Amino acid sequence: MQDDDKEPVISIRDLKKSFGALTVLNGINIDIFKGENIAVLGRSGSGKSVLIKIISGLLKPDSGMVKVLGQEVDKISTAALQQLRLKIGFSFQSSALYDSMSVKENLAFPLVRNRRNLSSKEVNNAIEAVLNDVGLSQTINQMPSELSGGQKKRIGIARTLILQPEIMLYDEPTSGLDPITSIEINNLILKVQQQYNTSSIIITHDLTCAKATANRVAMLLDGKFLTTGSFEEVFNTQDTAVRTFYDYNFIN
Ligand SMILES: Nc1ncnc2c1ncn2[C@@H]1O[C@H](COP(=O)(O)OP(=O)(O)OP(=O)(O)O)[C@@H](O)[C@H]1O
Repeated sequence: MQDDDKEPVISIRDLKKSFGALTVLNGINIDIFKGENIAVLGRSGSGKSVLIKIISGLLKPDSGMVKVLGQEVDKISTAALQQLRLKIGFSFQSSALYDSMSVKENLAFPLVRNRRNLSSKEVNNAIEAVLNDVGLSQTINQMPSELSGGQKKRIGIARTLILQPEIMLYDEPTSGLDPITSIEINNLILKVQQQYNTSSIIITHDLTCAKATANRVAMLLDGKFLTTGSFEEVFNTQDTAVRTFYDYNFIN
């Protein structure tokens, strides 16, 4: 392993964030390495989305260090942050497709905007390649309204992959999907990790998703990572807070 590979892709130290009197993050520490998938688990409102918004520079931390690909996201210029964001794929809970654009136009949009030097043939080739990767080549001329929930998620992921990101942030990738479609999305997350060699944070309530996709799991409670480790390490614990989350999520 080269020294470069040992440098974390994301490094967070003592990160704190409050909104008025509400303390959401209260000392987050974690290193995420190249090619690693981390699932962040936590109850609703525990700050999971705030965490990935801070990582992608959409929100500023109150204190602490957040380094992404070697740069402190809250300390760099707006231009540098824009460049950095191109290396971060954000898969939104809602898929966030443009309803008035076809699948092809949705996929072309980030490329045409951010890679102005590409010919239309190169854009078309990139669209075909990424659609093939997510297994939806046949939808190229369809409108988002004609797609199922799972297909929308896949196209949303394809739209971030088309810029060849180094980091993927998935916000509740399986929410609202049936179990079979959820398994397909889990498999796609694993495929993306292997094929694109991305480092990913997967925010989820879905323990099956965490178990299937993550190399490590981090449990967010009271603004801190209560525990991190493999899925088995985190859940083979007698810690009441972790067990409550685990039992609740399997019952429901
Ligand atoms: N911009 C904001 N201004 C004020 N409060 C905010 C803001 N963003 C988030 N919060 C608050 O921070 C807390 C954590 O929100 P967050 O969206 O990170 O939760 P979450 O863990 O992602 O929850 P869920 O699983 O329900 O999506 C919530 O109480 C929320 O109301």
